[in-house]
This record gives sequence, C-alpha cells and structure tokens, in this order.
Amino acid sequence: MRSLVLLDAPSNLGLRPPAPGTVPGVYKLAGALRDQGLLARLGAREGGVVVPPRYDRGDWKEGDGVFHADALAAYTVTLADRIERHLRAGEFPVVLGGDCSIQLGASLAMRRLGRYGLAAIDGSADFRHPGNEDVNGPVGAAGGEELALATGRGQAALADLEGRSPYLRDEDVRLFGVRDGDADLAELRAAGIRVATVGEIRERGAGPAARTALDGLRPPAAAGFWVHLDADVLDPSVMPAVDSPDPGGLLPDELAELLGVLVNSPRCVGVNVTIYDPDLDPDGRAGALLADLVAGAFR
Ligand SMILES: NC(=[NH2+])NCCC[C@H](N)C(=O)O
Repeated sequence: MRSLVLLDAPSNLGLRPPAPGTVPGVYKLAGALRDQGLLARLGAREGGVVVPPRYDRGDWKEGDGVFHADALAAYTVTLADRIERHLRAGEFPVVLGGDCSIQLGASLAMRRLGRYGLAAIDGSADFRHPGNEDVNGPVGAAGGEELALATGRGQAALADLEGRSPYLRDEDVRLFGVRDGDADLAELRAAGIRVATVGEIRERGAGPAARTALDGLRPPAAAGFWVHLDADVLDPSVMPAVDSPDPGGLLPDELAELLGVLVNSPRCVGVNVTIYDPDLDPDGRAGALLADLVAGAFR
C-alpha cells in the first residue's frame, strides 16, 4: 500500500508578474486544491508547507539571466531536503505548487538518491536555455526553463546545485502534451528526449502512449520516475486559469487516462502539480476540475 503525503510548495518565483505591481497567483494553487478536500480524498498524510521566499525581482532586467536565481536556488535545496526525507521513508509525495520551477526540488532530491526519470505532462517543454534564445527569447522566468535546468542546461547556480548536474538525463525524460508544432520539438528530439504531443497522444490513445513511454524508466536504468503535472497541458476551454493559455491541449478524459497510468506505475515515486492560478478562476470551476483529476488518478 502506498503512503501518500501532501506537501505544499507555493512558490511563484519562476513566473513574470501578471500585471505591473502584482505577483503571480499560482502560490494559491495549494490552498485552492486543499479546499476541494484533496487531503482527505487522497487519503494522504499531512506533509505541511515549504514556505518560499518573497517575490522581489529587485532591479533585475532582461539579459541578467534567470530572475530570483538566489532565492530559487535556496528554495530548491530546502524543497529537495523535504522531498528526499519522504522518499527515503518510502512515502509518496504529492507536491502542490506553485509554478513549474518546483520540479527542480523534486529532481534534485531524486538525484541525491540515484538515477531517476521524469514524466512531464505539460503544454510546453519549459526548455528555454541560453542555447535556444533565438527560438524562445531570453532566459528569465525559471517556470519556462525548469526542464532545461534539470537536464543541465543554463546557469550553474540553478542547473548545478551541489555539483549534481544534470539532475535528470535526457534519455530518462518523457514529455506528454506538448502542442503539435511546438518550436522546441526538433531540439528535444535531437537531444533524445522522448515527446508525445497532443496529436500523437490522441492518435495512439493516452493509455498506450503512457505505457510505451514507461519503457526504460525502470531498473537497471532508472530506479523510478517523478510525474510533473502543469495544468496548462489541458485545453484552455476547460483550464483557462494559467499564465500562458495555449489552444490545442488535452481534454480531461485524456489527461485522466494518462495520469492514471503514470501515477499508478509501481515505479512512480511522486508527483507535483503546478501553474493553476486561482486569481484567473473566479468561479473555481477549473480548480474543481484539477482537484478531481488529481484525486481521481490514484486507484
Ligand atoms: N506555464 C508555464 N510553464 N509558464 C512559465 C513560462 C511561460 C512562458 N511561456 C515563458 O516561457 O516565459
């Protein structure tokens, strides 16, 4: 029997201000999903909150690299300490963000334990790094860069914490739900990162696509894998409450099937949920859907 622990990582340090003088509302994701009864619905133990530093970009300007780099580095180590403790205890962390930069905490924690993979269910690869700025624009927001950083691309202050770069090997990463025609696809595939786009998932079926992708994410290669879920993998018609809504996303039934196969694999060691922003969801409908999908994934 798996023992789930619900842990909040309400950091918004990896996103740009949604409007001048405001901060990203993703830090409220954890509270909103908990208010949907997630702790009880998961039958999870209370894991508490890893409290993030203040959102303050100071005098950062375009060209200065990743903003909040020092705060993100410190937070990643603290979050990794917490996640590592649960993994070592044989518990299964369900980590509520926050923006996608919290994936770095999970990846660093796993790297301390050995070789693990990542199944990222995300509308975009979050693969911006200094080598592809011609395609993706300048680095800055870590929430659009965490896969690049975790695979050892980009500034060492984030990509090489504890001298452990890369936290994830390219060959141990699986991406699901990147939009067809995404500008990063060619580079991802050239790097050996396996991607199932929305169109490919639809063609093959979400279950078969997920099962095939799990090949190779088991011993003797990787010991197991983490699931990173960005709410923006869903189509904006059902999940408009994200910072970068992008049409052509997965529908709830497709995500349910995908998530079900991945999190119920005995090799899955934990999951994080990111990007849903309650400020953009006045009637709470998108949050209720997300809670249903997360709670419903565990059999
Ligand atoms: N949903 C996200 N991952 N948002 C973070 C990044 C958003 C934006 N596309 C960027 O790369 O700057």
